Amino acid sequence: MTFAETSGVGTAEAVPTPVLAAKTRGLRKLYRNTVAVDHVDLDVPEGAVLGMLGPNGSGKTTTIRLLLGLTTPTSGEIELFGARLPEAAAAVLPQVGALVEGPGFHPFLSGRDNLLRCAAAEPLLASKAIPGAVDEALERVGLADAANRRYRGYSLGMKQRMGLAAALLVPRRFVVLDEPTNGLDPAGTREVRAVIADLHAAGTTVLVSSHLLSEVEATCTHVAVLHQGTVVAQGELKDLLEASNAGLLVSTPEVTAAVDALRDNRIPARAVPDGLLVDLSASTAPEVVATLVRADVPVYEVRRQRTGLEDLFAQLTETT
Ligand SMILES: Nc1ncnc2c1ncn2[C@@H]1O[C@H](COP(=O)(O)OP(=O)(O)OP(=O)(O)O)[C@@H](O)[C@H]1O
Repeated sequence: MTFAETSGVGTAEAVPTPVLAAKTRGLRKLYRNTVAVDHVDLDVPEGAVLGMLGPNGSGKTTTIRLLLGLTTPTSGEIELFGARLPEAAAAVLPQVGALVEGPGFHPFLSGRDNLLRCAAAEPLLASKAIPGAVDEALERVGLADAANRRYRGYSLGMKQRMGLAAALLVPRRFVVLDEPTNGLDPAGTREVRAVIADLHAAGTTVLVSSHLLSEVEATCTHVAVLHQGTVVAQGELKDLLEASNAGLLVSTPEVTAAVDALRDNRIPARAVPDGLLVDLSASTAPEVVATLVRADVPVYEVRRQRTGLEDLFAQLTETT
């Protein structure tokens, strides 16, 4: 049933298309002879926390830099909130907060003074609101106590937090974080996760790149997997995990009889420590259960094997 049918509005208004915070089509970036990204069609739905995953050199940072207008595409289209870059850059980029590699902070200024300089360059921040915004951002990333120390003496983790604080100086519609937990200890990592969760709860769209698959699984609603400069899978995390689940675990004391009965019906299965693992690529869970019941095999438990994002990631990126 469509939106139009359920709401009673005319079909002319039809099904609502989801608003995209960011959209790219046919994005390509060449550095001399190196193809950094190619054919990148990325959708970042508004309100999502999208994890961008990919091995080293797969094009994550290049895609992020293109989205932020920090580099120009060789070809292809980029839209932020429906507005085309580079034409709409001045209008939309102030609504986008970013943590990207190598933020340019001044080594001899304190953390607070650096952020005061960043805040002064924010078009959406009134002068009188600057000191409060800086203190709030420092507090949010756990740097309030070190705010008056020189940036030069900060640890890698503290420098990373400074970048995050700069991204959070004003309320943003869209926050883009390139490897935000790089250099952070477990406590810092938890704090970054909490910041992402707060942003998500406030309705902010977040794009976060990470090589920590478990982290993406824990913090993201959506995922895009990059491999050799192109997007090889994207969508809601739960859908991608579902699609990667090809196995059914069956618990039974009669493993041999069960495997034989399934193989007689051309359903591949093999014994595993807790029973048998059935390959679902050519059948469905109800068919498997019905086959076993017809063969008088006692079935104690049936559950889907969860492969986890790590397995999905390996499946998608190990084929070259
Ligand atoms: N400024 C540049 N000049 C030349 N080549 C570049 C430049 N930036 C990126 N590349 C190349 O483009 C490809 C994609 O790099 P990119 O940094 O986007 O990948 P990544 O997925 O972010 O990698 P990592 O996880 O290692 O940061 C790589 O082959 C890289 O060497």
